[in-house]
Amino acid sequence: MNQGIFITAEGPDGAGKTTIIQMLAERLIAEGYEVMQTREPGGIEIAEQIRAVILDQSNTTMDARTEALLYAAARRQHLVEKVLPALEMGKIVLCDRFVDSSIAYQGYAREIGVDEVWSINQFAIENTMPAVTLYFDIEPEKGLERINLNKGREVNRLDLEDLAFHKKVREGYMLLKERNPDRIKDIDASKSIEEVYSQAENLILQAIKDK
Ligand SMILES: Nc1ncnc2c1ncn2[C@@H]1O[C@H](COP(=O)(O)OP(=O)(O)OP(=O)(O)O)[C@@H](O)[C@H]1O
Ligand SMILES: Cc1cn([C@H]2C[C@H](O)[C@@H](COP(=O)(O)O)O2)c(=O)[nH]c1=O
Repeated sequence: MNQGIFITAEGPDGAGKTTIIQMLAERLIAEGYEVMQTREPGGIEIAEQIRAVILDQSNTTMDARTEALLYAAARRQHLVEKVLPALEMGKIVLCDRFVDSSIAYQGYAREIGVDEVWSINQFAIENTMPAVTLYFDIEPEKGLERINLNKGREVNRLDLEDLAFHKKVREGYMLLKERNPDRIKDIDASKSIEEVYSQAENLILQAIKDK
């Protein structure tokens, strides 16, 4: 039985998820909470190796279903090796992306099919779902612009997809929000870092209170 609280961050590339998750983790730790901050794909050695394969710009021939299966495999390993143990220890788990990313990117934007991608992910996650998902909403143009301004950041294979793809990703998230109104909480990520942080902080503190 999980004792902790599983919180995920989702949204288009460049929305500011990593920035805000880091700030939230620091704040919660300073307040005495036990927090485990992690990311997908990655977060542990095996999943980071899978991440490198998925996001390698030179893997131009990767099939969409292969991509979906690799994300699901990385997710499975990360879940059993890192997320579930942390939840069992009672920690607040802040995870940068989870299964909703696969639904939005592979299921919807790559057009594999939302149900098909959900089905392989059910195999990977069994019944573990986040209690709360912070959805960082932003126009893809603005997110990509932020990424381009950040010269230190890796440019990965997914970043190289065209604007139409990134717009479809956002549409995929809209669909997920419609289907999961209680779990997925909206954040206007186009605002300043301080404003976005404040929205996210309020939602997290409420989630902790509701636990
Ligand atoms: N609210 C904001 N306003 C302006 N710039 C921001 C804001 N939030 C983050 N940034 C900047 O935008 C860039 C992308 O931010 P970040 O890496 O946190 O986004 P992300 O959602 O995690 O992206 P990805 O999913 O592509 O990894 C960084 O350079 C970051 O400093
Ligand atoms: C988990 C997951 C991720 N993606 C995409 C989303 C991003 O473009 C990259 C990961 O990069 P980030 O800098 O860590 O955000 O992968 C995806 O397509 N499907 C997924 O399940």
